[in-house]
Formats: sequence, C-alpha cells, structure tokens
Amino acid sequence: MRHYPMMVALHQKRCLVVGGGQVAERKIQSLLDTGADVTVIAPSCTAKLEAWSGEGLIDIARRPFEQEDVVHAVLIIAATDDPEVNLAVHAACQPHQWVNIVDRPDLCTFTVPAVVERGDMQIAISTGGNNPGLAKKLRRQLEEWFGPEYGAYTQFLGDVRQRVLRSNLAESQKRAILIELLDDRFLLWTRSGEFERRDQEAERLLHGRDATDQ
Ligand SMILES: C[C@@]1(CC(=O)O)c2cc3[nH]c(cc4nc(cc5[nH]c(cc(n2)[C@H]1CCC(=O)O)[C@@](C)(CC(=O)O)[C@@H]5CCC(=O)O)C(CC(=O)O)=C4CCC(=O)O)c(CCC(=O)O)c3CC(=O)O
Ligand SMILES: NC(=O)C1=CN([C@@H]2O[C@H](COP(=O)(O)OP(=O)(O)OC[C@H]3O[C@@H](n4cnc5c(N)ncnc54)[C@H](O)[C@@H]3O)[C@@H](O)[C@H]2O)C=CC1
Repeated sequence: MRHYPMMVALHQKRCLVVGGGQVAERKIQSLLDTGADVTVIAPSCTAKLEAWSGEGLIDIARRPFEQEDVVHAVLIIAATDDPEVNLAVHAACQPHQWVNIVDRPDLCTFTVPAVVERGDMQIAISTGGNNPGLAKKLRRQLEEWFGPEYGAYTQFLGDVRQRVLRSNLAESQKRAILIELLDDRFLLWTRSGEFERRDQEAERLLHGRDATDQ
C-alpha cells in the first residue's frame, strides 16, 4: 500500500526513540530540526546523543525499553539492534500513534525519507522501502542540482509572495506577478549574490515601475 507523503509539524510534540545507536542518531537529528520534544530510551548512546543530552536538547533514560514508555508519545521510533525489542515497542503502541520500526518496514505507519534541505525548501525522497540506498544516492545527486542558494531563494520568494497576496492589486495582476517571480533571473541573482538587483526587480514587479523612480 502506498504511503501518503506529508510534511508534519512536530514542534513540541512528544517523540520517543528507543535505541541510541547510529540509526537512532540520524532519525533524532531530523526530529530535533523540527523542534520536537525528544526522549531517548537506551542503555547506551552515541557520543553525539550524550552531547545533545548535555545541551538539554534531548532527554535520555539510560535503561532498556519498558512497555509504558510509549504512553503520551505521538510518534515512536524503534531503532535498537535487537529485533525482539523493536517488536515489543511495536506491540506496546496504540493504533493512533505514528510508529517506525527501523528493521520492519511492514510494521511502519510512517517511514523516513531521504531529504535535500535548503532552508524551508525540502525535497523528500522515498523508494517505498524498496531501496533506502537509492533514496540516499538520489538525495546526493539532487544536492548537486539544488545548491545552498535555494534556502535564501525560497525565503525571498516567500517574502515577495506574501507582499503580493496582501497587496490591493487585482487578482489577475497578482497571478501574473507570481508567475513572473518564478522566472530564473531571480534565482540566478540570488545565486550570484546580486541581492540589490534582485530586490529592485521585485519592487518593479510589485509597483509596475522602476523602484529607483520612487
Ligand atoms: C523502510 C525504512 C524505514 C525507516 O527507517 O524509516 C528503512 C528501512 C531499512 N533501511 C535499511 C538499511 C539502510 N538504510 C540506509 C539509509 C537510510 N534509510 C532511510 C530510510 C528507510 N530505511 C525507510 C525507507 C526509505 C525509502 O522508502 O527508501 C533513509 C532514506 C532516511 C533516514 O534513515 O534518515 C536513510 C538515507 C538517508 C540519507 O542519507 O539521505 C542505508 C544506507 C546508509 O546507511 O548509508 C542502509 C544500508 C544499505 C541497505 O540496506 O540498503 C534496512 C536494512 C537494515 C539491516 O541491514 O538490518 C532497513 C530495513 C529493511 O529494509 O528491511
Ligand atoms: N531503517 C534504517 O534506516 C536502518 C535500519 N537499520 C537497522 O537498525 C538497527 C540499529 O542499527 P544501529 O543504530 O547501527 O545499531 P547500534 O548497535 O549502533 O545501536 C543499537 C542501540 O540499541 C540500544 N538497545 C539495545 N537493546 C535495547 C533495549 N532493550 N532497549 C533500548 N535500547 C536498546 C543500544 O543501547 C544501542 O543504543 C540495525 O540492527 C538494523 O536492523 C540499519 C541501517 C539503516
């Protein structure tokens, strides 16, 4: 059955990760980027997880998993190296909880995609569990195509779009500007650091005249 791709707001949501190894660390990194409230249950953790705990970014309970640990978590990831423990985590979860069992794709109610991250712009890649290595390879290829400028570019497009939508322009004019805004020149100016030129052109679009005329 195909999974539904969605971007989930996890800010301050309680997330439980059982296991504190390399795989757990990778999943936790992306959870922290969302502002999730992350608790880790594991007898031993990687140095990075210990460091995050020291900085107050995550809570670690340094002991084996217990069934009651899943209570109150909206999202649970079982990432231990013991298949039986991972199964026990799955068994403890309720149907309304989002569950990822790292060694049992068939039991996952969500899986984690490979992600190209450029500020607010994200490209998520799933292979439907067929080959995570392919997702990783495609992520690396796309990272070549979508450079770091896409973060600032997305921000710029968001700011101008908001101004267009809040303006008193006619709907047809708004639509025309939003289409024009996606012309590659704005991307190229962002890439080359010509922000003033880019922003002036955006002003010209918004006001229908040369911004320097003002
Ligand atoms: C179903 C899923 C569940 C989930 O974890 O959410 C899952 C399951 C499994 N992964 C396994 C192995 C590997 N996974 C990776 C890497 C990643 N795995 C990720 C996601 C997913 N992995 C979900 C499906 C995603 C999709 O639809 O494609 C990525 C994309 C996201 C992330 O984890 O952050 C991340 C790349 C991030 C990046 O670099 O961008 C590598 C490569 C490496 O580590 O270098 C290997 C070794 C090579 C190999 O085995 O292919 C195994 C066998 C374990 C064993 O051997 O016991 C299972 C279990 C099974 O398949 O049975
Ligand atoms: N889905 C994915 O992306 C991938 C999944 N895997 C699977 O993930 C598993 C874990 O891999 P790694 O993180 O590399 O292993 P690891 O050996 O680095 O870490 C295992 C962790 O599990 C913890 N643990 C063991 N028993 C526990 C218990 N009873 N309660 C709580 N924590 C417990 C350990 O303390 C340790 O922190 C592998 O066995 C493999 O099956 C492996 C690669 C990718």
